[in-house]
Amino acid sequence: MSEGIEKTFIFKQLFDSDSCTYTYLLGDAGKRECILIDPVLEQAKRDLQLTKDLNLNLIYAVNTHMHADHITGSGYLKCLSPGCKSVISRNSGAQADVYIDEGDFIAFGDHKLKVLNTPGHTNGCCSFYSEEQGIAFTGDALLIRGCGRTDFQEGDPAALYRSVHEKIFTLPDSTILYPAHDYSGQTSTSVEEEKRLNPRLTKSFEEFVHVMQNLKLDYPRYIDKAIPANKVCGLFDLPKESREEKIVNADTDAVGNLRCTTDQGVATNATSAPCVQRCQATGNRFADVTTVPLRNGPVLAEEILRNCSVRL
Ligand SMILES: N[C@@H](CCC(=O)N[C@@H](CSS)C(=O)NCC(=O)O)C(=O)O
Repeated sequence: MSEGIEKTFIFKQLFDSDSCTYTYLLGDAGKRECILIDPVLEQAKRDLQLTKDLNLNLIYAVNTHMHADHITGSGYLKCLSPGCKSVISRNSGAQADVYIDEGDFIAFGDHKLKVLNTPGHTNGCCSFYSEEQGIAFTGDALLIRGCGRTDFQEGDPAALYRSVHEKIFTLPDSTILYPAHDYSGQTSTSVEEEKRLNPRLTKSFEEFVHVMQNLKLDYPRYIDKAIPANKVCGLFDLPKESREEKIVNADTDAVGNLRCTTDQGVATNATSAPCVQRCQATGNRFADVTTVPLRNGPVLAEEILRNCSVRL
């Protein structure tokens, strides 16, 4: 790795104290691109402001999995920062702009993360590894001296044991691990530490399964609203200001697709999947508009201008 590339790597660890979630901002100072891993809805504005302070363009809001304890910030970030795409594992069953799977790379500028499928807490759990930096983001698969629970959302202790032992513990011992949560104030660990000290993952396979089947934890407080919202990567139940966008202009492009500009300066194409999905999620009549033949474009645009406020 050249010294130049090393120096362009930006890394910030952010925290949401309500859900004890870590969000990670990774960026390339040269190419000015960045990603957020596991953004939280309530912190989306904070996180986006940090990308702006650092003069970075947010290209991806990446989810390690479909969370059950908080709503992802990826939907709101897409509204606040057009151009940002939501990312989640194909195995998660959630909707997103970009689906990832084992061996894929998430690239930002000259940097990249390798996707490792690490199911067990949920089917779609992924970890992300940067060989260049010697770091990995383990989501809820491996926590510091702990691991994700396996008692709901297709949780499977046997799968989790294999994921940790075969995908995470086979990374170099020096790899620094960053989890999606910590409940005791710690910030990172390493492969070497967890192989030696993790009270659950140092057990035999059989003991681990037994421990995980008898944790008897309370369900997360926000599970009932978090899972439905995260199935669409946070594209509903958004904060009020993001739902009050009004169309101020609408026209058609060369092939007849409807384009709308809203009072927040957001250009949306009514034929794009996220827009249709947002509209369908809110039951807005604008949901009916999927394609607009060119000859009908101006008429329909006028009607939309008269009648519609897109409720994102
Ligand atoms: N008290 C929190 C939820 C805590 C919790 O269940 N954390 C999950 C990860 S988020 S689904 C977990 O896997 N914990 C592992 C453990 O051993 O505690 C709330 O109410 O939100």
